Amino acid sequence: MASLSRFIPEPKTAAIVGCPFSGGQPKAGVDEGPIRIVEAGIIPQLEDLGWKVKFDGHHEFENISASLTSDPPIGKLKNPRLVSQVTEAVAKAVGAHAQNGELPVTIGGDHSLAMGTISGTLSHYPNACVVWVDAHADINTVETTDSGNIHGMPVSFLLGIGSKVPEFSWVKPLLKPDSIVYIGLRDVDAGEKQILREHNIKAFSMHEVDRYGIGKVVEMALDHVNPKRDRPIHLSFDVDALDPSVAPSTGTPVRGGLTFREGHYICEAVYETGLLVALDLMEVNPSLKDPVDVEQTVAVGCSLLRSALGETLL
Ligand SMILES: NC(=[NH2+])NCCC[C@H](N)C(=O)O
Ligand SMILES: [Mn+2]
Ligand SMILES: [Mn+2]
Repeated sequence: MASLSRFIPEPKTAAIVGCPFSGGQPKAGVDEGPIRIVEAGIIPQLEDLGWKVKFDGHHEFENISASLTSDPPIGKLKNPRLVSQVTEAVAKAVGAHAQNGELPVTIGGDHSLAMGTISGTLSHYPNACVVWVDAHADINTVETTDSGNIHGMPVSFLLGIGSKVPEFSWVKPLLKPDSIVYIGLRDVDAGEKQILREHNIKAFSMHEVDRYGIGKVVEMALDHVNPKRDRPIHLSFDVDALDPSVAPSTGTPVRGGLTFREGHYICEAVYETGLLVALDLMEVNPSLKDPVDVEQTVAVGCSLLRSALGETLL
């Protein structure tokens, strides 16, 4: 595997960024996701794949929440100051790991965290592209969001579309619409569909996965954001991209999702490019289902991470 990860120097080091955070959405428990995934043994599992793994404990966001005496909505946006400060801290952590030549593996927590992870990646790799695997587009703006849950909005902040919220002024619009590609979409709000069209953002929904098969879809997705296969890749994987029969324990499950193999294939194919520089696994919520479903979801989360970091079938 040594030669495969072009941007990460030897010894290949992965830095686990554990983010027990749920403020981007209303359901308790998603903050337990990273704790369960580490408890399930992700660190020795990655070490078995030949990685040096750094982990100095989960992030503690308590001091941020404690410092906010109140955090009233801004427009419809819920917990805006909390989400902004937490994701800014994550951006700094991810950016520092990238700077150190390490591959940050951010485990959520809700998907608002990607505002931080992708900002961190782009601070060190301005030319990076994003592969966003999700049932949802998470591209609502201040104008289009219905729920006000910021986990449904990080992409619009990264692109700099929609009206600006001063509390989020640290987020630089460093992502270009042609530098992100989606795979797995099937629950996209009307306003989001319009944004995707208007900005010409490439998306492969489950319809395309059915039509072309996952192999072709990943190839087309990479051809779009990375035609010469020379740009660093940030893979942001929302576990709800998988079908709820495969990953039941998540806050916004949507039927008709990726199979176990389709999800893993995406991770394997991205790893094979040798261009992966950052990885997110988001929205594992261990409190939503019975223990068997939770264990299954946590185990799938671990195996997606292993696939993205070089586990092969043979
Ligand atoms: N990261 C997620 N699971 N996002 C779900 C977003 C759902 C919906 N589109 C919203 O904006 O509220
Ligand atoms: Mn989602
Ligand atoms: Mn998401």
